[in-house]
Amino acid sequence: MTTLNDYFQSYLTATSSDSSSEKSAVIDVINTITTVGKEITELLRKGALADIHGEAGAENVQGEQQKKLDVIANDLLLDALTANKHCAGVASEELDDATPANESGELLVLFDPLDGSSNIDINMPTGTIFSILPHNNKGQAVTNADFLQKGTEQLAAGYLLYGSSAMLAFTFSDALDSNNDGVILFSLNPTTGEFELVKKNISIDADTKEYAINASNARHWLPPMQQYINELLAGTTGPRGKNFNTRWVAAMVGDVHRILCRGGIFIYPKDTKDPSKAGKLRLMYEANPMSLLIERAGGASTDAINRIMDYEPTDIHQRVPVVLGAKNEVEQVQKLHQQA
Ligand SMILES: O=P(O)(O)OC[C@H]1O[C@](O)(COP(=O)(O)O)[C@@H](O)[C@@H]1O
Ligand SMILES: [Mg+2]
Ligand SMILES: [Mg+2]
Repeated sequence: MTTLNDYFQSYLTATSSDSSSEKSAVIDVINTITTVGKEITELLRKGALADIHGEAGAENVQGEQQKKLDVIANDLLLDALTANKHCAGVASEELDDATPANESGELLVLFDPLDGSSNIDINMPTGTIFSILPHNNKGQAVTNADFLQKGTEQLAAGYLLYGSSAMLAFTFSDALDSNNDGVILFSLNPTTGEFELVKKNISIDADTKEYAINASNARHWLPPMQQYINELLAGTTGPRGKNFNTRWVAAMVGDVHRILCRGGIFIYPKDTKDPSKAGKLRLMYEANPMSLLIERAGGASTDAINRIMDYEPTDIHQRVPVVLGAKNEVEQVQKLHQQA
């Protein structure tokens, strides 16, 4: 049995001295996030018996009604991370602007404190998604502009999944992954309170028969996306020549976790419902961190045409269409969009 602490110790031992301080800073930040993840797990276990269900009575910067647990999870992460000496500042899906932390900190942390908010009150899977970037203006108080870095600049990213068990998945950037472990999965042992290693080097098959999309929006999708899904629905009678199955957790963290476990494609496409929104999901708190995990596991992540991690962000709350998972399916979506 390898605990998260054991794993981090061996990771640091395998690390050359030139990058060891950056690596130990990243590890320290992940440890802070996982400590908060355990607190959120406890709250969710109490469920209706804790005061975590229902609306908080406020709207966030995204124009969405906040749930009580959105606010609680956000505050827990904010408090813990701003107290971490390596953290120069945080940006959260729930907060209008970046929050400065420690001026000597070398890292920026971005998070979706509670992903899948509509699942909270019905005891279904939720999660916390995080992304860690370098603070390139070290010594200066952070501004929103410091966070506007491409997904390819991420030093590490991951999520906590609060499902029937609590799990942690993360990956370092290629440059920081001295053990070549790729995407790593841990499970929280409820008896010891420790995360224990389940799997390293998670790999996503290039092909799949399983897709995730909220089909209630079908009439608003662009024609190539409608064509793609219609071809999947036609099964053995259509051009794809095989039957596909649908799964939709309504929490991206759950859908991405399923893809890491058994493959598939996840889509939250561009639609014409609200022309002011390019997509539903947030580039900095959802799309970029999940893209790093998916690509490091051998999958692909695009907006239907372009790679997500190549986006030059213009706003910390920017939204993007997302098509990620099994490489050959993502390519098929790209092909249909390029032909249109
Ligand atoms: O309710 P819909 O439209 O199916 O959207 C579900 C999607 O919205 C999200 O819940 C957005 O996340 P938040 O709960 O953090 O706002 C994704 O996790 C999920 O994939
Ligand atoms: Mg979310
Ligand atoms: Mg959220």
